[in-house]
Amino acid sequence: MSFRLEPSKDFKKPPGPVCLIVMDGVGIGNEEQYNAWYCARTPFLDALRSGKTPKGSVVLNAVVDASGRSVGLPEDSDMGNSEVGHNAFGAGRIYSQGAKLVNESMDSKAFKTGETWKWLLENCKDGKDGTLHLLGLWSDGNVHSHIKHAYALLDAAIEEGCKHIRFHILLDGRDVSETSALLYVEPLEKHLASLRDKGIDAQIASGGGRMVTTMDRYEADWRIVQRGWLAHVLADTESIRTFSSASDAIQTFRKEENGVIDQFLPPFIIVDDKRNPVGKMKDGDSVILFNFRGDRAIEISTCFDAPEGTFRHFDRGCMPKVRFAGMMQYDGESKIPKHYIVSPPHIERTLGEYLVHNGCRRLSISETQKFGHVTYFFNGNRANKFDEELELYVEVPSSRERENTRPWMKAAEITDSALAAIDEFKPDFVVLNYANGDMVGHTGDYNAAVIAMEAVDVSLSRLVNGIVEREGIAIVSADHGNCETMAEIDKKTGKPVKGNSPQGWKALTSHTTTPVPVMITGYGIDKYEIDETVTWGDENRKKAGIVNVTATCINLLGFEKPKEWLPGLLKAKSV
Ligand SMILES: O=C(O)[C@H](O)COP(=O)(O)O
Ligand SMILES: [Mn+2]
Ligand SMILES: [Mn+2]
Repeated sequence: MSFRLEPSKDFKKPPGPVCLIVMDGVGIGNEEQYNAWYCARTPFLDALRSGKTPKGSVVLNAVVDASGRSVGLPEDSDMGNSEVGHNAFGAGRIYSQGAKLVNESMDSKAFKTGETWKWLLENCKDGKDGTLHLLGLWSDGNVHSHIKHAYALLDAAIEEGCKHIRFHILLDGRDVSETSALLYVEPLEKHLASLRDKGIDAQIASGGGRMVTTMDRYEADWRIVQRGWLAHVLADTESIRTFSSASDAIQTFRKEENGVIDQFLPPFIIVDDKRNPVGKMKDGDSVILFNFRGDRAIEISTCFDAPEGTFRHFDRGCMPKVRFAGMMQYDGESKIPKHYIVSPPHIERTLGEYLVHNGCRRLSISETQKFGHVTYFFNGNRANKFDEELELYVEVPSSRERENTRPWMKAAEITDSALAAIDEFKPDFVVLNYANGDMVGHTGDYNAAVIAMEAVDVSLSRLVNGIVEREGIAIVSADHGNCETMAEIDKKTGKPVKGNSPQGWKALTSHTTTPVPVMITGYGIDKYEIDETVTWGDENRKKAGIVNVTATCINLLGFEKPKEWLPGLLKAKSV
């Protein structure tokens, strides 16, 4: 099938670039005190929402879905996330996402007939005494992983006669309630104890909070991955603290550091009565990383897969010869990891690919924490460029400090670099991500989240005005909600749940199912209007989704949308 796009009958390309600006984690929530956007002073965003920029340009406004089935997740109650959001922005149609594909494989047990499963289990059954290690994010957040998948793997391994099993659990508090670790860990400890009673040697061996242990992304800080390696693989009790159980570790850390939330709990190793680690990995073991999402799984996968002499990020020490597989292949193009249990969605014919085939220049830009979102996720989970000449990918280095201590993050620097790159590289299309609403939202720090939104507003006003001055078009949207809901809300009363935050509520650190804005302004926009009949496919809800933004971009670039994409949000005004 050709990539050639037909010129549009209704839309005309502006002289300047068409720019998709993603405010990460900024939904349109309730007008309440826990909504950091609503409570922040954001005069520019207010103007966009009211239909005119402060300089008088027309703004077209829509509110669209960014969660559940509209982005390929199993249920409408599933909150959105950056992977599915940027996949949707990039692909223009809805793909069954990792969460859904893994659910199906686990439910039907289809994975048990796959080569990878058999290869892993060879080490651990029929007289071989290799241990099966299950490593991953231990919650039901369903963004990176789900405990039900790990339980399914455990059951399947036992069914096949595997006798030695170890869990290496990363504590969440980011996609689920901020101090919920024990809700997931205690049942696991009980279950493993009951297995031990039946003669199966199953235990938790190590763990740690996900933001300081193992789950770094986009190479922001390899020390995080190294800590995980020391805890899970080498069981290095010199550098990592030891405990008799995971729940003991969690409770002790909480006592020692008042107010610490799960994502930041330090790494730990479980030891036996003689103070020996119970789950140090050894030659002939097998390891499964049961996270299905790639961004925070790629680095640790590389640690297992990279041959001797090719790995330069830290000293892997005396590395055991293990068989390693991921739940999915996280980057199909770079083949990371080499072995995987469930095949990932094959996302193709994305906006990025169409652009280069039609001679359009593209700029992707963000700071480190979201850099892969506008490249890897936007390109359908492939990190490499489609075309070296036509594409420019700019990463502004993120700070390694906690985001609530500097909620402005790199918004100003991203804006500077974007405007400079627009002038020098002259892109036809730009995709840019401001990380603030999301990254600060995840800390649960409400006051910082308010400042985050104010920082986004100031940068946005400079960027959007700059785009309009250059006779381009700005499409300002978001990939999912987060900072518009900074408190856990009681489903029955609709009010915040009481808790320990300075505001008196229980902080909400996760994303939400809140719809997001689409605000379009710039060259020639007054000739178009929102097509209210456009939806993402669910007739009952009669709402469009972020997936409809892709065709909007290609239309504004003067092309008819490709057949396989869902329709764009705009139509020419009838005269
Ligand atoms: O990885 C994270 O930081 C969170 O689990 C999800 O946030 P993101 O989907 O916005 O990256
Ligand atoms: Mn996001
Ligand atoms: Mn997020």
